Amino acid sequence: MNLREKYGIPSNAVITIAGTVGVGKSTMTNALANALGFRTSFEKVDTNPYLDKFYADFERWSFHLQIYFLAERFKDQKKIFEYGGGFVQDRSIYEDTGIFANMHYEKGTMTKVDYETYTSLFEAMVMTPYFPHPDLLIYLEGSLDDILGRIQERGRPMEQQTPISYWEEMHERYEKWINSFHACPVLRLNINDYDVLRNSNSVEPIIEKISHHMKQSLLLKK
Ligand SMILES: Nc1ncnc2c1ncn2[C@@H]1O[C@H](COP(=O)(O)OP(=O)(O)O)[C@@H](O)[C@H]1O
Ligand SMILES: Nc1ncnc2c1ncn2[C@H]1C[C@H](O)[C@@H](COP(=O)(O)O)O1
Repeated sequence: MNLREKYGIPSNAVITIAGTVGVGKSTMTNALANALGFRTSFEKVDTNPYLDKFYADFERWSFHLQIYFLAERFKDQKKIFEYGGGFVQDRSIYEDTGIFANMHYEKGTMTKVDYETYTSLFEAMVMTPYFPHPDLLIYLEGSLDDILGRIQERGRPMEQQTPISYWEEMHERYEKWINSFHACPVLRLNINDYDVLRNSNSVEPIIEKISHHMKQSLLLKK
């Protein structure tokens, strides 16, 4: 019996991993998908045609990048739907608007008209009864220092050249955002409480929590 069966997690479940840049979403996505026998859906950073340009000039490229991400995530969503679930997804579609677009608009690096065009497109596509929300959003949280250390360790030049104040602002916004997020059930995990990179035994307790959380959410729905 595999861990998914042991903990009664439905084979068609969709779990999305949220959290700030560098917190460990991709690592967690791989670990959970392996343990559950699920497919993965990753953000493609290397093939993103706007990301480098965006980090070099936020004002010029923020709208283009948001539209690109929205299209990519929507295609991923369609793929998940077509497979009938059984996925772990690296970053939720909700963070694009709730964190990134909103932050760039409020900091003045996305114009009001671009922000309004983007959010109306997002709402028409995502915030409708036709859009399947994930069964669970796992929110990864940790201290700013630990996260900055991970960004350094990973070593993407565009992120390393970005001022620390950008990551600090994002870290604060994430905390506020998750406290008012209600689009689907949330499980919060602190990065100091597990180490799926070096200790494979730390995956099972997370799966136990996922199972418990999903069962509770189903009971609340009834
Ligand atoms: N549990 C962990 N302990 C230590 N380092 C980790 C852990 N999880 C991830 N990392 C490291 O942190 C960096 C960012 O992780 P990643 O999964 O790419 O984050 P994200 O997808 O959230 O941007 C990588 O270098 C990764 O190896
Ligand atoms: N919606 C977004 N707007 C701006 N930048 C974004 C968005 N989504 C992801 N990003 C950036 C942040 C990172 O540099 C890379 C990948 O994110 P990660 O959290 O490392 O998976 O893309």
